[in-house]
Amino acid sequence: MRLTGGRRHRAEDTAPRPQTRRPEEEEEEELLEVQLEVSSARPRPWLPTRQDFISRRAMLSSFVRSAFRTKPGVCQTAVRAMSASTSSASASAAGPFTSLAVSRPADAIVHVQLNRPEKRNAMNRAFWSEMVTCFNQIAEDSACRVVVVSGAGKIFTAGIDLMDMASDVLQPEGDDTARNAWNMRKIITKYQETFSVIEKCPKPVVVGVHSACVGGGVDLITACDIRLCTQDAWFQVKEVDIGLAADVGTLQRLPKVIGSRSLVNELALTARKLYADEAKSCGLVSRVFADKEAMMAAALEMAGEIASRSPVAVQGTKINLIYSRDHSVAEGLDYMATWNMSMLQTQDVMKSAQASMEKKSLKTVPYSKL
Ligand SMILES: CCC/C=C/C=C/C(=O)SCCNC(=O)CCNC(=O)[C@H](O)C(C)(C)COP(=O)(O)OP(=O)(O)OC[C@H]1O[C@@H](n2cnc3c(N)ncnc32)[C@H](O)[C@@H]1OP(=O)(O)O
Repeated sequence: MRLTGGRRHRAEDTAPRPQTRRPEEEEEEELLEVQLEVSSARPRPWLPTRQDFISRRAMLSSFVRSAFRTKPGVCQTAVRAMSASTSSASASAAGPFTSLAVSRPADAIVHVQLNRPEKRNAMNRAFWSEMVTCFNQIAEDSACRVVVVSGAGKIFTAGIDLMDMASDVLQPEGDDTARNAWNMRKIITKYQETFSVIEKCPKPVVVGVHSACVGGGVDLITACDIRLCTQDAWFQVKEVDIGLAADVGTLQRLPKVIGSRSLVNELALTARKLYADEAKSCGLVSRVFADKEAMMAAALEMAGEIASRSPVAVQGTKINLIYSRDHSVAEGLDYMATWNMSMLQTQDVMKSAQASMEKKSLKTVPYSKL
């Protein structure tokens, strides 16, 4: 009984066999043979059927004071630092990353660490552009199949860097209101891209949150595919506390992540902290761990599992899940059919099915880079 690979096999039945065959041809043939054996032993239908505003110090000071209102000492430091930053030029993000530490803890896995622990991984100018560079590189890196994101030091992130960023965000350039607004729009759009790149990256992104995840941190994690946290984690949609409506993803993605619209509204309108247990019960995270070490071990293990699967299957799954989130079921199915009309033709299906039937670990399957 022939369930798969029929067309090519029939052609091989009738065409004269070449004297010398390429290694790929031999491999394909072996796969077909195994499939045929499998197919005749027992039918398996699943087998291969897959930002004027006022540019004055008072305004900026008030902005920072609001953010740090429970920490007067920090507030003074912030105002001083911000006064200095209003006259400084934008830092270039070119060259090695200064806000991120990127490593390869295992084959096919890239670990992106928010790496300004002394500033609680606050998202400074470098961060906003380095993330884009970093994830665009990852998207193009065929040796990377999955990404793990975490924060170095005491907390995951304190959100936007209030000292480094306010001058950029609150002072768009322009000769009049229209031009200011026009440029503000461009700035906001640019910052939105910092997290949208995570979603646009076809490689799945697993994020591990320990301790605090504030403001921009929530924007970041809602663009990730899998969220884990520690028992001491807390999440805060902090933007209303500093006088703005969250504008780089939280208000758009959080309602798609957690089921209760009422809870989303509550969190975004009150800026109350959401602790680990509630984050789990509402679906913001899928798993909670005793500490960061356990969480990171699990994140890497999970990443290893994902990396061992066919990159064609894994990346197609991410892309179609995101498409489906944003479209009707009918549109999603239509997109899926168009997607798989080509992707089902991958040799990975045969390889995976063979490994499955032989009860071999997928880690042993030599999938080609994608
Ligand atoms: C167009 C872009 C749109 C993006 C919008 C994003 C909006 C947001 O992210 S809103 C949220 C802004 N963040 C905050 O309001 C958090 C402020 N920070 C804190 O509340 C505390 O620092 C925190 C609870 C996170 C941690 O407390 P901890 O006691 O552990 O640390 P601190 O002693 O407070 O801070 C240590 C040093 O880090 C600096 N720092 C902390 N947060 C920020 C920050 N958000 N921006 C800049 N710097 C920050 C703090 O000043 C200390 O530095 P130093 O005095 O030099 O030691």
